[in-house]
Amino acid sequence: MAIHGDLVGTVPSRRLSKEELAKTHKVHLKKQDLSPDAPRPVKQPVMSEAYPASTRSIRDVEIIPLNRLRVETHHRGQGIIVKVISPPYIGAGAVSLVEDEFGNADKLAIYNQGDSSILSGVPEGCVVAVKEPYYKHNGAENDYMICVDHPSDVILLRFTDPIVPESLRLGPLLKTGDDWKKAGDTAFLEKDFPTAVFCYTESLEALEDDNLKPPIHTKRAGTNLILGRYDAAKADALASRTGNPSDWKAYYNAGRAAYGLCEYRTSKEHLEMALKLNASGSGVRKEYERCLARLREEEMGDYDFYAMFSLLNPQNVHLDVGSFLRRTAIADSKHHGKGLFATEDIKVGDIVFAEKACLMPNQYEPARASAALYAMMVRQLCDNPSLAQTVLKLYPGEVERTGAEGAIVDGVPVVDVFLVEGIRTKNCFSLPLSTLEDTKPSMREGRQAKGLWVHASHMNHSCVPNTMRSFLGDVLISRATRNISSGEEIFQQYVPVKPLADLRNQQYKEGWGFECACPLCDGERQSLESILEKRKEALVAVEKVCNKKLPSKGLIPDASIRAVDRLAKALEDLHEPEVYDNLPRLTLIYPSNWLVGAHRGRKNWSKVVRYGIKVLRNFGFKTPADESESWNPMDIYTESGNASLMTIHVVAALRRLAEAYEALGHKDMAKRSLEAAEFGYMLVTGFKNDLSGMDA
Ligand SMILES: C[S@@+](CC[C@H](N)C(=O)[O-])C[C@H]1O[C@@H](n2cnc3c(N)ncnc32)[C@H](O)[C@@H]1O
Repeated sequence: MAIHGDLVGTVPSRRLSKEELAKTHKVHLKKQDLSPDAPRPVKQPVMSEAYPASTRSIRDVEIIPLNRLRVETHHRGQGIIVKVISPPYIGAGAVSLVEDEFGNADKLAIYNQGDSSILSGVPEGCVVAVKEPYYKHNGAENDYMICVDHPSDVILLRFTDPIVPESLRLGPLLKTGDDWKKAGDTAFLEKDFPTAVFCYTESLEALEDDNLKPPIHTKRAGTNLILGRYDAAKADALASRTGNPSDWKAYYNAGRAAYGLCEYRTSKEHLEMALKLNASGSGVRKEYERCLARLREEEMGDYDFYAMFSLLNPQNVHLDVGSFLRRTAIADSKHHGKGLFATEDIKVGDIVFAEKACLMPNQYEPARASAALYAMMVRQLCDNPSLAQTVLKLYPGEVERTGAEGAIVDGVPVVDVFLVEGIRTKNCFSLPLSTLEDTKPSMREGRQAKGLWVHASHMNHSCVPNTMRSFLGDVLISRATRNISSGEEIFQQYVPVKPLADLRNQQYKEGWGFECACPLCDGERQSLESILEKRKEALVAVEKVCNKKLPSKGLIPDASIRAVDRLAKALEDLHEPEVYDNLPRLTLIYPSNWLVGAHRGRKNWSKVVRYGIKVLRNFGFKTPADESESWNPMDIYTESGNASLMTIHVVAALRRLAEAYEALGHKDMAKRSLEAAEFGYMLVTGFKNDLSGMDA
């Protein structure tokens, strides 16, 4: 039911009573009880109109009663404090009944709380504050609900907090620090870790003797480590020190927490302290060695890719490696905002950087990958303020910032879910389990996860980039596709490049809000409109004749080959030499590839050489004008200027050339072509691999 416009901004004349609310809530709870194992829907990151997260403390807003809430209104500068009076009904969010100090009742829907938060379950009896709440008409008559999208807009209040009105302050249910500690231990044993953290926190608050606190900090550190709340775990671990040799445990925990945050240098320092106090600790030494290995990878980038590949399986996609980033740095780009720049000369084929994912759920079902990444981002940013600081600085597209994102208010980082979603859409990458497997024809198509790499997120797009990215599990490998000079901007291709400039720019505009000004797009804009139109028509005609398929085993009739050849020539003539001299001719790749396949089928090897070379040329590589000239295919990587485009099709063409040269008796050329194909395959897959993988 659409809401009547007159109601917007008004206090409803009638709202459901506490009894009415309880009656329907009971029905929902009963349904939930009947199917307790039903999968909990993940809230899709498709949200209503964006609004900013509250950046105020609950202590700085006017607390209003529930019966002053206005319909479809963000109550800026106001807040509510309520007690939860029912168990939650868990759907896309957690819906509970709440009551204020005056006995007004309402429904409260809390979305986007991670499983690590006690508020994902909203325990009955707890008191919560909602800052700047939104009051939504729920569809049915007199039915309203307080909706909380931003996780930091709702705060779990301690029972003893002076801000809690007297009548809501039933507790504390437990009185002494020891009682709370025991409750924490029970929750821990029941694996209810968020509740354990809550109880240990209450215990620390209730204990008056500071000497009793270190063991509680140790317990909370351990629980936070399990929850992946590394910032809190680190702080707790350090707070658990007593000045005794037993502090090795505190340093050990702090080291593990820093490791979890990929702060290997800090981790090493803590682990060194732990070793000093407990030199015989084999567990500590093992952690220390692990940490040293990460630091070595960060410094040298010398990965054992084969070992990494062998460790990969659908259950293990997160590899334990450090990120090698020191050859690149973030700086202002003339293309857009920030970009990534080389800090030293980088040779073609070398690793530009290798980065372990900051956030990447193990979810390869395309329909679920985006929602899983969104949920993980929200949870981890709430749980780790230091991560929120880094991630929330990334480019979010059109979403507006308040400037207070990630700031700690009321003890939690401000996390704006609309900003998170903007950052996700503009910065995440889709990835297969490994690019190597993905290039195999037998590979099941479409299994792609989504993840976020903070360093890589600073790369701007070019249709003719100087790097290529590949994946091994959650590790992104970026290799140079041409020699890169120190200070040069590093580009990558956001998506496979469409042959027609206007179509691909439409895609960039819609997806990322920009028009590409790479040498190819800029060059292509110099072509006359009439020629561009004709090229488009010619491409359609070529595709029609080739029947959108490359020739497979059977022989292609002569007439078809002649027709494609004729159309390809016509298409070639539609590329002005003065514009395309050093540029790819992407519309020609398809027919030239097709002709390679067609002539290969007929074992017409000299034609395979001719069209194979054309494929390379059409990708923008420098090739001999006359195919009988002697040349070194490896030179394509170093002599081709700044507008070539590296893809798996280049590798395939080089393999065909090798085969054809071999058949023609040009052994040396065959060897060089193969070398160039192997080199290209390394660029594509991220590490040296046997070309036969392309046939598997
Ligand atoms: C992942 S971010 C890249 C880093 C970004 N420049 C920044 O300041 O953080 C993606 C955004 O960068 C911009 N961008 C990327 N490549 C571009 C290009 N070639 N020209 C103009 N803007 C570009 C677009 O706004 C795009 O949505």
